[in-house]
This record gives sequence, C-alpha cells and structure tokens, in this order.
Amino acid sequence: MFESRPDREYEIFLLGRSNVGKSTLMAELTGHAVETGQRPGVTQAPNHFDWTHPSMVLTDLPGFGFMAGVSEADRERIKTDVIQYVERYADHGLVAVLVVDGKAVIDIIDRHTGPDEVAHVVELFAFLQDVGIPTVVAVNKMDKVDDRDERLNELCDRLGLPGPWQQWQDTIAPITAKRGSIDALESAVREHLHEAGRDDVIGLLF
Ligand SMILES: Nc1nc2c(ncn2[C@@H]2O[C@H](COP(=O)(O)OP(=O)(O)OP(=O)(O)O)[C@@H](O)[C@H]2O)c(=O)[nH]1
Ligand SMILES: [Mg+2]
Repeated sequence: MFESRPDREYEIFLLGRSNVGKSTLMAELTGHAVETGQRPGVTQAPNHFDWTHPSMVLTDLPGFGFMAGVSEADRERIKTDVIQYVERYADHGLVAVLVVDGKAVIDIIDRHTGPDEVAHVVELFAFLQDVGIPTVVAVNKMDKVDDRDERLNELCDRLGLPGPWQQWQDTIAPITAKRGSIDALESAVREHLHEAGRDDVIGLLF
C-alpha cells in the first residue's frame, strides 16, 4: 500500500467509494489512460501519477464500500490503509478530491446513517477536514442527474454545510468526468491552492 509512493513534495489525493469514477477522472486530469471498469473494486492499490511535475504526485486511492469479490475483512483493511496513507502523507497533501456518484450518493448516505452509523463519505469528509487538507467533493456523473440543484443542496445538508450549494463552489464541484466536463473541479482546486498561497503549484497541474 505504501511502498510504491514516489518521493514527491506535493501530493493530491483522490478518494471515494468504488465505481464513482476516480480512475476516469484521473485519466481526464492527467490525459493518460488509466484502468477503469464497470466492475467495482478495480483499483485495490494506490495508483501514483508522477509525470505532471518532478515535485508532484497525484494518487488515486482504492475505493471504499462495496467491491465485487472482496470480503468484508478486506474492505475494512483497505479503508484503514487509505486513512493511514492520508494521515502519513498529510503534510504533503495540497488538496484532497473526494469523488462521489451524484446520482447515488444521497441514497447511499441515508442508507448508512443511523444512531450508531456514519456513512463512509461523511466520515471521510470530516476526517479530511480534521487532518486539515483542503477538500473538494467532486460530484461526478452529473449527466445522470435531473434535479441538479436539489441534489447538490441535499448533499450539502448531509455533509453539514448550510445551503444553498452555490455558496460552496470551492467545496462542491459538480462534474461529468466521462465527458471531460471537470471545469468546476479545476477552479475549486485552483481556488484552494490560491488561498494556501500556492499559485506556483497551479501551473504544475493544469
Ligand atoms: N454516466 C457516467 N458514467 C461515468 C462517469 N465517470 C465515470 N463513469 C463510469 O463509471 C464506471 C466506473 O468508473 P471508474 O473510473 O473505473 O471508477 P473508480 O472510482 O476508479 O472505481 P474503482 O477503481 O473500483 O474504485 C465506468 O463504467 C465509467 O465509465 C460520468 O461522468 N458519467
Ligand atoms: Mg479506479
């Protein structure tokens, strides 16, 4: 899980449940082909992309949640590994991109929320805030969503961000990675880097 990381100063983390389109987005961001698939759980080890700049690595971390052919114990282990990975390299982390499926995310959160349960994506979002890594939620597959504003407002509500969602354009970025519509994400990431005084890094990325 940790051995393959190239020794780079800056890192961008890509996280999210299986099958939300992380690898598709990574391919779109970097212009390089990445293994993608209909079968959830294609990515089980981090994919490091280190060719954008000598100081930079983009890391596509393994998915959470349901993965075909992966046992419950393995899923828990992968989740723990991902969290440990982010904690370990947090100091290098410029931005975390938490990818969700815009069509499915609300149902998934609500199904996994209860008196003793916090949905993974909500837990991850809070965790990233705690670690102090600027986070953008890339709400992918917006091509499949009809009630766009309503859906994005619901997502803000579930993440504890008071609506309307338009107030959070540096945090909530609706995209359709498959068609290359990722402008909202790019400007949110730019905004975070700018706020962090890292305009120098922006040019390394886009
Ligand atoms: N409709 C639609 N489908 C998409 C979009 N982005 C990705 N997909 C599809 O979603 C499926 C999963 O995409 P991947 O990129 O492999 O997802 P992943 O998050 O890397 O999955 P794991 O590696 O299993 O964690 C593929 O069939 C993609 O073509 C999108 O914007 N819209
Ligand atoms: Mg993948």
